[in-house]
Amino acid sequence: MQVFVPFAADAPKTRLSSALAADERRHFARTMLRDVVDAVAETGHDPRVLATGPVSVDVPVTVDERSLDAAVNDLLESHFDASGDDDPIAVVMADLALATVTALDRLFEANGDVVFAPGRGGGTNAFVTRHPDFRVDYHGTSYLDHRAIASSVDATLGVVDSFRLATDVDEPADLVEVLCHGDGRTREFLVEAGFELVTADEGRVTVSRTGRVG
Ligand SMILES: Nc1nc2c(ncn2[C@@H]2O[C@H](COP(=O)(O)OP(=O)(O)OP(=O)(O)O)[C@@H](O)[C@H]2O)c(=O)[nH]1
Ligand SMILES: C[C@H](OP(=O)(O)O)C(=O)O
Repeated sequence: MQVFVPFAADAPKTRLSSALAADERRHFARTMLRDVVDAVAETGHDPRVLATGPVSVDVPVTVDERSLDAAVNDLLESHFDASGDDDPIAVVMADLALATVTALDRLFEANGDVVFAPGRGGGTNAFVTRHPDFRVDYHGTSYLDHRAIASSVDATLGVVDSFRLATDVDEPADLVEVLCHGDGRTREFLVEAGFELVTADEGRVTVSRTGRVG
C-alpha cells in the first residue's frame, strides 16, 4: 500500500516557536519526518512524501505547493482513478514522532472503508481509505469532519485508539511525550538540544532547555 506523508517543508512547526528557533524547527520537522518514514517502511508498506518543497529523504517525494487539502485530495482522486480495483491508500502525518511499526500495523490492518487514527485536540493524524469518494478537509476538528465526509459517501468507518498515533507534536507540551516515550532520532534531537523533563510538586510535567522554558 502507498502511504503518503504530507510535509510542510518551508516554515514548519510554527507552534513550537517558543521552544525552537526557525532553523531548529526546520531541522526538527525533518527529523520527525525521517522517523515516521522509517516506521512506515518497517511495516513493509510503501512510504512516499508529499511535500510543499524539495526535501532530502530516501523515499520518493512528490512536490505540491498547494494547500494540504488540495494536495491530498488530488492524490486520492488520481489514486482511485488509476487503480481499478480500489487498492487502499494511507496518509500519515509527518509529526507523529512516536509512531511505531506496531501502532501503524494496527491502523493499516483495521477493518473499514475509511479507518482513522484521531489526534488529540480533534485532528486527524492518519487514515487509510479503501473508498474512492472519501476526501479530506483538514484543520479544526477535522476528525469529526472526516467522519461526516466518510458517512456522506456511505463508507464504513473504523477508528484506531492509539496513544502513539494520537500524539502529534505541535506544541511545547508535546515535547514531554517525545522525551518520555520516544526512542528515535526525534528524542535524540531534543536531548542534544538540551531539553529535559521538569517535574514539579503540582501540575503536569513540562520541558525546559538551558536558559529557556518551553
Ligand atoms: N504537503 C503539505 N503538508 C502540510 C501542509 N501543511 C501542513 N502539512 C503537514 O501536515 C501535517 C500536520 O500539519 P501541522 O501540524 O499543522 O504542521 P505544521 O504546519 O508544520 O505546524 P504549524 O505551523 O505549527 O501549524 C504535518 O506533517 C505537516 O508537515 C501543506 O500545506 N502541504
Ligand atoms: C492538519 C491538522 O493538524 P493539527 O492542526 O490538528 O495538528 C488536522 O489534523 O486536521
